[in-house]
Amino acid sequence: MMQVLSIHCATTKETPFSGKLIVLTGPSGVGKGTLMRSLLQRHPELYYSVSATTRAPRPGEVDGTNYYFISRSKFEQLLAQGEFLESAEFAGNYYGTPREAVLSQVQSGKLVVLEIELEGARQVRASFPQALSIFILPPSFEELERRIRGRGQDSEEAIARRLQRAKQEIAAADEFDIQIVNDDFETALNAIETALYNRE
Ligand SMILES: Nc1ncnc2c1ncn2[C@@H]1O[C@H](COP(=O)(O)OP(=O)(O)OP(=O)(O)O)[C@@H](O)[C@H]1O
Ligand SMILES: Nc1nc2c(ncn2[C@@H]2O[C@H](COP(=O)(O)O)[C@@H](O)[C@H]2O)c(=O)[nH]1
Repeated sequence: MMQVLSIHCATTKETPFSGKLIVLTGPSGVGKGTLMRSLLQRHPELYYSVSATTRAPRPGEVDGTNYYFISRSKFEQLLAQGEFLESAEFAGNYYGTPREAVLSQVQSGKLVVLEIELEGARQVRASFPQALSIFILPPSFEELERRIRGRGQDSEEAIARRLQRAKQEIAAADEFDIQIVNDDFETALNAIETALYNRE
């Protein structure tokens, strides 16, 4: 039995539809992407929204799979055309959720998951109050730093920006419906599953 309420969009901007939207947020490096990948393996019925970003691809990242990697001018053009459901600047780059893909998937009855940072998550909550929002917390700030460094994919400057931002993000955890600490990975993954599917 799903816990997530159907969305009957009441905002003036959006077309009315029914469906289910999940927002997974939390500081950079907390493990959202890793949790998301495991969740998708266990639940291929979920629709993962691929975001657009102006960030350069990391080694191994594939355009159209991890992100749509686009230029700043293209991003600004799409933003001006209203093509993003939400968007934010994060650590010097733009990120945005493609509107049409998400709305059509929700409309067709899919459970759609967005993995996004705080400002975008707030925008989605404002537009879709019935979305289920999950905030992933690290067991400690020191462990968060270890994970970002251990990933080995960000410059010192990018790490510093992300850690600075993480403090603001963690302070906002209570704004969201559910808080899950990603200490033991399996425990955190099971907690997300429980939130989505109300399993014992
Ligand atoms: N429970 C865990 N215990 C230890 N390490 C973990 C755990 N969960 C994730 N990690 C590791 O932490 C690092 C960061 O994880 P990940 O890239 O998924 O974070 P993220 O929140 O998606 O970051 P970003 O928002 O910047 O994309 C990875 O190396 C991942 O393997
Ligand atoms: N507001 C949005 N945030 C997004 C989106 N896609 C990803 N993100 C978040 O950005 C940071 C940095 O990601 P990284 O891949 O550069 O490490 C992280 O918190 C992501 O969750 C989006 O479409 N909108």
